[in-house]
Amino acid sequence: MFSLSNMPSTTSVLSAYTTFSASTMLARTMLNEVQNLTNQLIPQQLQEKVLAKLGGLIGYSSSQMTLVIDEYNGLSLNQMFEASEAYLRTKISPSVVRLKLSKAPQEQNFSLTVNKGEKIVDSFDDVQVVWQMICTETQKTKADCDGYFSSESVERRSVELSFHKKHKEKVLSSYLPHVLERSEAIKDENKVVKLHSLGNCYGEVNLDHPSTFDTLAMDPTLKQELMDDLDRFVKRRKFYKRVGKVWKRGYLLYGPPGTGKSSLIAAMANYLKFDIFDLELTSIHSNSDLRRLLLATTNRSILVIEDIDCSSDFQNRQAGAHNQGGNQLTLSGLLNFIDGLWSSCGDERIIVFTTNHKDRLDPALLRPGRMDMHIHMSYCTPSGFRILASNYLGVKDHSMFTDIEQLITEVDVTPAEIAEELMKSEDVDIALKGLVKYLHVKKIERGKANGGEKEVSEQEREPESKGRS
Ligand SMILES: Nc1ncnc2c1ncn2[C@@H]1O[C@H](COP(=O)(O)OP(=O)(O)OP(=O)(O)O)[C@@H](O)[C@H]1O
Ligand SMILES: [Mg+2]
Repeated sequence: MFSLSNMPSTTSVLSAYTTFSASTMLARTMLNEVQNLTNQLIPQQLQEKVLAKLGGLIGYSSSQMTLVIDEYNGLSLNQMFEASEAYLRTKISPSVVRLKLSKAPQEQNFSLTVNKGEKIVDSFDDVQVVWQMICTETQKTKADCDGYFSSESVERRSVELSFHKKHKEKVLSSYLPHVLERSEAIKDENKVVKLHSLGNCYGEVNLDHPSTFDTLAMDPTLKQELMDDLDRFVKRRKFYKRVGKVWKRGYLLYGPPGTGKSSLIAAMANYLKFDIFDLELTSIHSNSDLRRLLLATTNRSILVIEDIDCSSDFQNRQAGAHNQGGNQLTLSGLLNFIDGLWSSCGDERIIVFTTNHKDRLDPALLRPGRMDMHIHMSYCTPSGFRILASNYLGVKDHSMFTDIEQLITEVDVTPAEIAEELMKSEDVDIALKGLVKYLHVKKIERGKANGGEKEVSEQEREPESKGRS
């Protein structure tokens, strides 16, 4: 059994002695005494030798070993230190009495870390380990420009991991990789998804968009298909490497305004904990602009290009191209460019295009293999309405639902319109009555429009996607 005695020692050899079993209590007390004395009288290196020798004399030879994980490895951050710190945050037990609390301005929650000197016991399979946070202050002398010397104290942080020597292999090959893996997952769980705009004014804000797959009204089968696709994508690092494909996935979202295309992007980002980079095409004037902006994007992110059909800009630019030395941008140029850049430095990238008019898109974008999934976001369905009613009003069923669902199948109404009606009152009856009224008005208007439309020939009518999701 490990004991959490609070010996003041900070050296690895000494901390090994803290993990005695109950039968070695006496030996520990003796060593404590010796340690106190040596602390006062003897330099540190000598202390370790004396204590090791004494440990051997009284029948205890150190069976423990300690790994020291410093915060910095030279000038670079030690990944294992960061990982250990994150991992230990989840292992804080009631026996830990001092915690460090902090909060970054952009974060919503406090962050608690183990304070220096605190120990944490953890077990993995049959191995028990003890972690300890170590913090030492050293004085560093520096000279200012006038040649005066001053000293400043520098804090060095590290964590020490102690365990029985016989578990060394297991700790190195299984436990520490487990710590790394867990810390990555923890980082993801706590990650604040960011929205970056890539355009004239480059900026970053927290994506406070509450949209998730749960709150999104869309065809349940399509929703599940998309979630499975995303899951498969993030799990397939090795697969993409093996077949030599760039690890990226493209989605084209199309449908009328207010059907949830932007909400779906937010839901995807919240689901994967990927940042969003919103590329404003109108602000890109050359390949070099594009290159500069794309280089600012990071891995594990979603690059979004909204309203791609409105980039008639592309065509205009091609037609009236004042020659910029072949530097002008076209859609297929943009796509090839993104592919090229990502194949050299991109991992886990998602690209999403949105449009209200799929039929107006450049064929380069619709070519098979270009976008992996075409997702139709369309008018609200009865099942979509139920999701919205549950979100906005907290009701799963109501006597008015039958009427509403019937009306929804008769008129084209977007989830955005329904959401707006449902938000008008917190009183469920009033909100639903309002919605019924709204749908009736829409139905009458549609009837009138259809009557008048008889004179309009088929060719003249604008093609519109009427599919429902
Ligand atoms: N499918 C949906 N599920 C839940 N809420 C939705 C859905 N569609 C729209 N909404 C609501 O309507 C608002 C506007 O929707 P959103 O911006 O996602 O539509 P859009 O398809 O991107 O429209 P546009 O084509 O104009 O960009 C959202 O903030 C959300 O509140
Ligand atoms: Mg949108």
